[in-house]
Amino acid sequence: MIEFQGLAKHYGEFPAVQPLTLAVRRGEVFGFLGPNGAGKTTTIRMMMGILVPSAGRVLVDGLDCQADAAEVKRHVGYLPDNPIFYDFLRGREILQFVAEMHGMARPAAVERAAQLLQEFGLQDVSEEFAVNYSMGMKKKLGLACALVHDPAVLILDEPINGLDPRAAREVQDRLIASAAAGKTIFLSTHLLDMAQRMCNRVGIINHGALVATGSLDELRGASSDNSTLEELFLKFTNEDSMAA
Ligand SMILES: Nc1ncnc2c1ncn2[C@@H]1O[C@H](COP(=O)(O)OP(=O)(O)OP(=O)(O)O)[C@@H](O)[C@H]1O
Repeated sequence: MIEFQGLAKHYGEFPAVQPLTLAVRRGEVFGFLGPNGAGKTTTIRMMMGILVPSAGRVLVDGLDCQADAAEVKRHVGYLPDNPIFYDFLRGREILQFVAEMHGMARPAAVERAAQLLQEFGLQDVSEEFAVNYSMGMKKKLGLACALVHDPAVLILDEPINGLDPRAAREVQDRLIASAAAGKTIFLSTHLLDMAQRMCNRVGIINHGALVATGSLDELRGASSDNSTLEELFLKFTNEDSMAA
């Protein structure tokens, strides 16, 4: 469960995220959508305690993402928009390192790393330096790192971007299955087909403000049309983007 309570961020006078109030339920895949520069990454960085909010707060499982940042990390798996790895560690070593950072003993960490390498199809490159991985491989390794400690909540910044179609579908299926098993997933993306397929609800943010929230049917509103998420996104972000 994630609760945003008037969460806001200003860079100087610039309102990057305007007071955001929203609840994401357990077992839900929630898509956080918005044009470039809308405030998605800023919001996610506040959720991870990387940025200090200008106002409000965000809670994960009742824990304040600022005040209880260390404890929050036990509950959360995080995939940054551009995962960066130590250039002197191999893929397998990175996973083991992250597992041990989460308190696993060495044998359990070795086993968990092997399991995730297999699951993400990275066994053949497990002994390569991760810094040399392709973008898609880095994304898969980053996802594996996010999942290492089997967290209750996943916060994923562009989890599918850069993956080939088969890998993209496999990751989507895995995330859908995780949510069905009770995990809460909050993801940002520009891939609206993917969001339409896998998200129970979405929130659309534009110029830092949440302009729409709901399921696809709720966003379609009273009109009984069959608008796609892409069409709704363009509608909800139209005026402002024209003015920008
Ligand atoms: N450190 C910073 N200082 C000043 N402005 C910033 C800073 N970081 C982000 N911004 C601005 O805040 C706004 C929101 O940026 P953010 O990265 O959150 O957008 P985003 O929705 O993740 O965009 P994208 O889809 O392009 O990744 C943008 O206008 C950006 O230029």
